[in-house]
Amino acid sequence: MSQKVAVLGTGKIGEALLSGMIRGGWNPSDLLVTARRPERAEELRTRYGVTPVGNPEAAKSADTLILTVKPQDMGALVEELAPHVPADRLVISGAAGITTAFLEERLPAGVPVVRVMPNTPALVDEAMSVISAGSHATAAHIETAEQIFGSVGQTLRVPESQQDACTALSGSGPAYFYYLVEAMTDAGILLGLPRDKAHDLIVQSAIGAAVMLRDSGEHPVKLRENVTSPAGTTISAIRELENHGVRAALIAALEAARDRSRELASGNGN
Ligand SMILES: NC(=O)C1=CN([C@@H]2O[C@H](COP(=O)(O)OP(=O)(O)OC[C@H]3O[C@@H](n4cnc5c(N)ncnc54)[C@H](OP(=O)(O)O)[C@@H]3O)[C@@H](O)[C@H]2O)C=CC1
Ligand SMILES: O=C(O)[C@@H]1CCC=N1
Repeated sequence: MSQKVAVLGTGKIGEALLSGMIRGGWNPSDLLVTARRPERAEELRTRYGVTPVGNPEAAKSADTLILTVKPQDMGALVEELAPHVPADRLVISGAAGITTAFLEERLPAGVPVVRVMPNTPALVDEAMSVISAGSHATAAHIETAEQIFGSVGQTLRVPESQQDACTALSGSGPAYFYYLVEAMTDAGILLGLPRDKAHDLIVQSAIGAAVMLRDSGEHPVKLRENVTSPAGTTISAIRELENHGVRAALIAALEAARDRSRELASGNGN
């Protein structure tokens, strides 16, 4: 018998996951979705051939529930779901900050919970998803989460104590690279290049650098040294990055993201 999976709160990350699961071979007839707005539910049905249902029906019908609402909406969603979740359902949360304990306290006793932090490159099957087991989750539950999130990229098991740090690094990580590309494109314009050419130069440089980071087996320091010629252009730029404290800014930025993830643990966003 095929396993049914429901994505509850199918927004940006839920849709990225759903689309990747279908590309990865999941049958749309085994996938249920929930949405707050009827027009959004209809959009998902038309686009993917999946079945929109209400949250209680998803809890009753699917073997695995993937919760992808905002942390601030998680309390209300779980309150609505809890009376309908049988003890053998696997509940996977993809929300920043929300702990497995938060969900276990609100779901019927013994329901297995797994916490996952994916990222938006799920849309191109290049996600990084970090996975942690709650107190009732078995190896089989973790494998189910790996199978689902493995259909949109790489997965890594981490202790839950590292989830907030991983959220800062890989959950939010793509945004930092987009921010850099945006800033470097502005620099290209300052240097007199048309915006579209500056954009193309930076994007291809980013792709080349990313593939080398992944495939060359070299340390990032070595890769940077290979670009940095004596008395050349790159060291002039690096000196300015150091003068402006870019390394320290990145460390502080990721620390702030980690702290915000911890704050979101309460589920009310305050
Ligand atoms: N965006 C990202 O890069 C990543 C996000 N995440 C996590 O994923 C979660 C969602 O983020 P994101 O996709 O960006 O946010 P979105 O707002 O795009 O998605 C959340 C969706 O949940 C819907 N929703 C809210 N409450 C309910 C409910 N009770 N029943 C059904 N649907 C509901 C919202 O409806 P409506 O449209 O009406 O508001 C919305 O469509 C967050 O917890 C975030 O921490 C994790 C990794 C990366
Ligand atoms: O910004 C956020 O809170 C979410 C979680 C990780 C990426 N986006």
